[in-house]
Amino acid sequence: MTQSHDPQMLTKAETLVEALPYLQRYAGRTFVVKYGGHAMGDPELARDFAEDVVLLKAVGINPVVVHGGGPQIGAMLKKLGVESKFVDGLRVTDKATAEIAEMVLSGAINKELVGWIAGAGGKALGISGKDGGLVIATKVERTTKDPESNIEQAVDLGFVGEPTAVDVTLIETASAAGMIPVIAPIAPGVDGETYNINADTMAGAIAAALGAARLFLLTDVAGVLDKQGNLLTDLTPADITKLQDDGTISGGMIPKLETCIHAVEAGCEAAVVLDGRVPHAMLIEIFTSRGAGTLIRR
Ligand SMILES: Nc1ncnc2c1ncn2[C@@H]1O[C@H](COP(=O)(O)OP(=O)(O)O)[C@@H](O)[C@H]1O
Ligand SMILES: CC(=O)N[C@@H](CCC(=O)OP(=O)(O)O)C(=O)O
Repeated sequence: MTQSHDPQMLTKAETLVEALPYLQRYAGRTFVVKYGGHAMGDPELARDFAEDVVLLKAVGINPVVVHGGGPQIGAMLKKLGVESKFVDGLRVTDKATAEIAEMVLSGAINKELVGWIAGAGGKALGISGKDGGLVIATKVERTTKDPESNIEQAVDLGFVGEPTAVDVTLIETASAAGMIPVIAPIAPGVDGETYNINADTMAGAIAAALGAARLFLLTDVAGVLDKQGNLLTDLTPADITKLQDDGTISGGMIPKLETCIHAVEAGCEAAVVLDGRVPHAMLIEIFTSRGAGTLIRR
């Protein structure tokens, strides 16, 4: 008896075969994925994202998720009548704001993501930088130029921190036990206070400490674009400095790419800025020769 030939099945098989060298290359390696607050608003994308992460784990890669939640913190602050101000993309965080940020990030969002991953058949461990001595944060110092006098002045961002010590024992233990760590960007300082950390910065520090094969930053653009709006597929830290100097990159893309530079200079093999609005963008980037987004390496 002959079987009828289904061209769609063949395409699917070819896609799996195309993935083989990547599966072999990345088995046993660690990928850190930063999942931003904007992408979480769409349940379909959240489900796709959870499936991607569970698929990575199923094929022997160790995914570590660091999530944001800026829009959700903003919405909660608004509900409670607390005003929010940003300096260089960082939320000025007083004591009340730090409490709300922790509640939204470590509570609501973290557990929602754990739920999505469970729904996709994975075992997620929801933690923050506070758990297992994962991160110690140091207060971020910033200065701004006074427009009238042109003199640099210190601005107090309150409880905004950056990771200055990372102990990856808990992440590695959980990963080895078959779990997917899901990390909220909140950490204690040596002073025992709670610090609010930009999620990109948190992901970069964790990727560097883990010596991750990749740091994926999922965002709301196709990747880093040139002045004509074309996608730049490969960048080095030197290229990024040029793009910053000639004004090609601005706004939130500046701290994002600074995070990428820091991560690749401190032990992560490469960082990728990727379009989180595209379903399964991560799988396309990892398992096909086409790639997606912008790859940053030394
Ligand atoms: N050259 C550039 N290429 C792509 N995006 C850029 C560029 N310059 C500035 N941006 C801005 O950076 C934004 C991404 O940073 P951000 O809003 O902080 O992302 P997220 O909230 O996902 O962390 C883009 O939406 C875009 O508006
Ligand atoms: C200090 C600081 O700005 N912290 C961020 C933490 C969340 C975050 O970074 O979330 P996204 O990735 O969704 O923007 C904040 O309070 O919004």
